[in-house]
Amino acid sequence: MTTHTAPAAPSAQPKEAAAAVRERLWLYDTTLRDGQQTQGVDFSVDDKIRIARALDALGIDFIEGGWPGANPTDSDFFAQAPATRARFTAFGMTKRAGRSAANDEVLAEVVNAGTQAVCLVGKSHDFHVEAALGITLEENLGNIRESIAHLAGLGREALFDAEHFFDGYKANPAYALEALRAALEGGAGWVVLCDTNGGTLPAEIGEITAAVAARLPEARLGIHTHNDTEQAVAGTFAAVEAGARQIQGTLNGLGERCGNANLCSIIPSLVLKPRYAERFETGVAPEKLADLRRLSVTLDEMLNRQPDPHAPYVGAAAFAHKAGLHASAILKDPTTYEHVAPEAVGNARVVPMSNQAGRANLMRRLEEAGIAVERDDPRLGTLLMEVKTREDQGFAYDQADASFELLARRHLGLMPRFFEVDRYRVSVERRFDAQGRWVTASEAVVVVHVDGERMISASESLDPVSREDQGPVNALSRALIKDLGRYQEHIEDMRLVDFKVRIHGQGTEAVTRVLLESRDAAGRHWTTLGVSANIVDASFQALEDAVLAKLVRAGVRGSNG
Ligand SMILES: CC(=O)SCCNC(=O)CCNC(=O)[C@H](O)C(C)(C)COP(=O)(O)OP(=O)(O)OC[C@H]1O[C@@H](n2cnc3c(N)ncnc32)[C@H](O)[C@@H]1OP(=O)(O)O
Ligand SMILES: CC(=O)C(=O)O
Repeated sequence: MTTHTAPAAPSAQPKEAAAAVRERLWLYDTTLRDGQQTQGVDFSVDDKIRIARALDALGIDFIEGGWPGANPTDSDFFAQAPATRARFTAFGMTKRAGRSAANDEVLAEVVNAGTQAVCLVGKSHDFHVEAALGITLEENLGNIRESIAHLAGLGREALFDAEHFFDGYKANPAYALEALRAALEGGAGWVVLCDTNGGTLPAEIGEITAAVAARLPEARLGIHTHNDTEQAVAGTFAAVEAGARQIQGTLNGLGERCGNANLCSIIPSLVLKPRYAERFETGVAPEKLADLRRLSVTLDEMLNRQPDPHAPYVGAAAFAHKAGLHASAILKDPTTYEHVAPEAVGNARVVPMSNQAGRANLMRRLEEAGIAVERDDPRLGTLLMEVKTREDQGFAYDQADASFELLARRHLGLMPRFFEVDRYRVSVERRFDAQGRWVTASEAVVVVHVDGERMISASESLDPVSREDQGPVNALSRALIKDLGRYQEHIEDMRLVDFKVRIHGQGTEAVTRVLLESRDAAGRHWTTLGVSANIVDASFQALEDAVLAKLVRAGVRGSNG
């Protein structure tokens, strides 16, 4: 079996050759500033500290921490900023007209954060100078020049974010270039071309960046794109091809409106793709890249957001091989359907079971579940057929690893006998409680047989502490796991952590598919599913599978040995 081509890592090349050919590309993270401008995102100071440390460990060159003075969180964060190897950067705007840079109170707060680097946003589109600032074009150039000179005079590394640069260049190229010149005259170390509204296409970004690089050969150019045409990453690479040497972006593409260029997509391409790895060196060492998926997921968890499974490189499905043809080839040689090795970014290959699967997927999934079957076992064919038939009825085994394992065990006669459900009942009631509040509450009764003994458990849906209604599925779940006799000790620590409902099919043919995610105290998680025309029944199937999977995976022996 061949393996993925190794990236052109610094250690993989003779030192002299690498130094001679590779140019430095600088990575500038603005998750803590532009990322904070995402609707629904609100970092605490502690969140910011954790993210800054993680970015530093990854090898990011500049960490933009926020706008000191703009809100208490950002001010507190800069006051408690962690020590970083990366250049810690405060963000602000150029001074207002009619006062000196030293007397501008907004700029003073930014400067007083005491960071080594400061990035100021300023206008480079003539329309914005007149419409948004209401000052003359000359006044704006003076504000840029003086603000940057003020920073440089204080010994800070000054960066200039040229807001609306691409739109400005299209409308009035001479003025857009004048804005950059003003920043360079003030002493800017970097001028960053911003596609603030995110509407510039990658080819235009490439052409305009090349034109700027030709007109201002002395300038160190950066690129800052937004994702409003879903091309922020492509625009970033177009700028790099044309001469930009600093990339601004965010983790998971957080950012104003549709987000910024996603560093979780950009960094792996820079490190793993020979086109970039051979030409450029970044601060991210290839071995550090293996932390990327964890960083991406941790950020989502911190923000209570569902990770995007289809995110390139770091998504849970980025290396999922569902189709039978793909899975069959992948098992022979992973490079047949993978552009890079999943481990390079800390991800893992998944070969799910579904109606697109063939024997190769099936073998792989059985292996993962610890079920040994000979490749020519005739039961594999019938199991595959059963999966496909059930998927046609609405089951989705590629999303429910544990239910697939139980189905396979039942089919192969490998399922321990733990308990049998005799019946269950749920009732939902709307009533006044003892305090005279109008509440909804459900009650559930589950009857099971364990080792020949009939056990009846009842539960209600009101949370025992808050007395809030948690719904009929919760009542059912509590009743099912309340007393399973000798199995009880093995299921005490399981919790339902996610519950998803989908309608499969249309009209009278429609059925409800329920997906349940469970976790236990050891941090194991597993997904089960149920399908029925009745949502409660579909939920009960998924609940029963969740308990059975927990017992199977804990290696508990059933009554059949
Ligand atoms: C493209 C970007 O994403 S840049 C980053 C944008 N980020 C943010 O705006 C988040 C943080 N911002 C804030 O907390 C506030 O806007 C503050 C504290 C900076 C300013 O608050 P306020 O003084 O109340 O002003 P307000 O937000 O209403 O309006 C912005 C002001 O800045 C002025 N301004 C905007 N850009 C610039 C600039 N580059 N240079 C100088 N002044 C500017 C505007 O003209 C406006 O002034 P006006 O009210 O006199 O017309
Ligand atoms: C500076 C910035 O965030 C922008 O222009 O989009």
